[in-house]
Amino acid sequence: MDAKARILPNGEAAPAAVLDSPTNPMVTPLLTDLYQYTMAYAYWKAAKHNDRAVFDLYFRRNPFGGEYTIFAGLEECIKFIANFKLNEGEISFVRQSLSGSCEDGFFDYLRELDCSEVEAYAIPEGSVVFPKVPLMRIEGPVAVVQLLETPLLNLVNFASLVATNAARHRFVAGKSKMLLEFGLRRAQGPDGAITASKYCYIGGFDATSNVAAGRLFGIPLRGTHSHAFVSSFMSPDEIIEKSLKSSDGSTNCEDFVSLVHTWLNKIQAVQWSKSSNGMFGQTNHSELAAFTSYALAFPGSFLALVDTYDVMRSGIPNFCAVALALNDLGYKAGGIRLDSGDLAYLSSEARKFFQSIEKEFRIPGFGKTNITASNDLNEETLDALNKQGHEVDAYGIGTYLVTCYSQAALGCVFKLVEINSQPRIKLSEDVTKVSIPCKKRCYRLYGKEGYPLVDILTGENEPIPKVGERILCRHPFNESKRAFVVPQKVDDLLKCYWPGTSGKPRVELPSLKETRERCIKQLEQMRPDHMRRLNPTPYKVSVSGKLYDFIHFLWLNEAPVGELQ
Ligand SMILES: Nc1ncnc2c1ncn2[C@@H]1O[C@H](COP(=O)(O)OP(=O)(O)OP(=O)(O)O)[C@@H](O)[C@H]1O
Ligand SMILES: O=P(O)(O)OC[C@H]1O[C@H](OP(=O)(O)OP(=O)(O)O)[C@H](O)[C@@H]1O
Ligand SMILES: O=C(O)c1cccnc1
Ligand SMILES: [Mg+2]
Repeated sequence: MDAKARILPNGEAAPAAVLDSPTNPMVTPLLTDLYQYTMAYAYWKAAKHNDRAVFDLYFRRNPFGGEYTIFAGLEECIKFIANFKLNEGEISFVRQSLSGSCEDGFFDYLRELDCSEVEAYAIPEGSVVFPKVPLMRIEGPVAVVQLLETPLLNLVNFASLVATNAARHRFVAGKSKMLLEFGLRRAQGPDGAITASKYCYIGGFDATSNVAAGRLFGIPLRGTHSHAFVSSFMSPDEIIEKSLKSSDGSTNCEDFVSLVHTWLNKIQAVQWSKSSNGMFGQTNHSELAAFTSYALAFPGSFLALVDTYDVMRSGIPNFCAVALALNDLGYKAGGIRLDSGDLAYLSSEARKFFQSIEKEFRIPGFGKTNITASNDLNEETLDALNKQGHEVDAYGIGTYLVTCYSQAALGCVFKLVEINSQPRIKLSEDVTKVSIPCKKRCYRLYGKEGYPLVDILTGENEPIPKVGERILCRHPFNESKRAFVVPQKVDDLLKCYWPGTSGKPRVELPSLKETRERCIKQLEQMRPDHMRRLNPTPYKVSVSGKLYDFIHFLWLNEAPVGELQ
């Protein structure tokens, strides 16, 4: 998307930012919680606003009962950071929204504020990630980093949740199936829909029906037609323009409607002679008119929704009549869509029908005609279809996918882990909610078989784990859980995407396609028992011995000692 020119406090357009703005123009410095601005003022009033803070963005539990998550939303976060600047209107709204006693100097400070002193480190977007490991580490003046908390969480939470949901659907569907995202009409508003389209693609979907997402992100667009199109036709007489040129342009069929009828008669004659139950009688002629019209409009990609009247008695023979007529003119039909009924049974019956047509009329490949299924599909229905056996080639999935029906939110948090080089910890009665202090480094260690074995967090200045060298990996909170690992490969997970004034090189944002490829490749590399749907094995996330000792030292230091009476 083109960068939207932002207006600076002096009324001038901001200089061309290094990166485009976030996709959604609502993503501005005001897209944050009020308390971020009240804290920013209080930091400023206490002359603490430039204290150097380090925050970790992470989640505590994998979604959907699984043991993995896909990290997504990073590109939008970095674009937000790169373009972070309040304009005069935004400053005056913040002024109105804070109590009247705020000093003018604070608003002068806001006027100058940007992310030039912020550093952002992150795991590459599209990576497989695990609880407690920082997906992003944001360093910088505490007041500005605090203002970033809510928008960064907003940009990562749903993006990662829906990318994970898409990856899970892909896992059940299998590699060879085409997955189409059809969720726009049922998504949570325009941003929910566009966001879902983008991140379902990263999570392994092949295409979307969402035209705006196709334009914004270059995601392949696919679609069929609806029941309304089929039922809008009353009779073949409605078709005025009946001629169709052959695919190579060499001949012209003057009456394609008659050609379709001829084929329907042939199909009916053959099927009638074979069927003992009289199943292949008359098909619905208004449906045939709809299919014929659609084929005249799109002869090269004719698709038919076959369940408006009766799939086996009408939709399939009508489709075949049109497809065979198209075949005469050198066109290959795109396939059918089933949108109701028993999808396992109907897809298998449709396949048999296509195969019998291939045999009967000697049309090579007709038996392989594409079958798309839709209608309230989700992980469970895909799994059920696999168990029953089916002949579906492509799935169109909407509601359950884009609304993340089985889990509403991922629950990423943004916690202070260090200020002015002093490590900080957040305690909780619930040990899973205790934060891991310190500016950390994060590594993924791979085992002999090439699978990732464990992620390990260490202090910033600890030596980097080395290939072939034994390292102790400890559970951060459970003393007895520990293991030695001799890594065969070590990945340093956090990369510098926004260097601030550090002088470090900035890692370029990859294209959407590259991010999708990373996601697919990383999922394939996982050990299968972490990926299975039922009782998957948890992936281990650990800390170094040194970090373990420090966490527990700080914990004891910060936790008040109670008195029993
Ligand atoms: N073979 C199958 N095994 C398991 N679930 C299936 C199978 N076939 C279809 N389903 C699912 O069963 C549900 C059927 O939906 P529903 O009860 O609304 O009927 P329908 O087929 O849509 O009927 P209608 O013609 O009224 O629209 C959908 O969620 C669909 O994905
Ligand atoms: O079922 P989903 O996974 O959400 O996928 C998208 C659905 O949207 C369309 O239905 P439509 O809006 O025409 O409504 P209906 O099929 O429920 O009648 C389409 O035919 C799919 O059934
Ligand atoms: O193109 C389709 O078939 C489609 C698109 C959106 C929703 N349902 C179906
Ligand atoms: Mg439906």
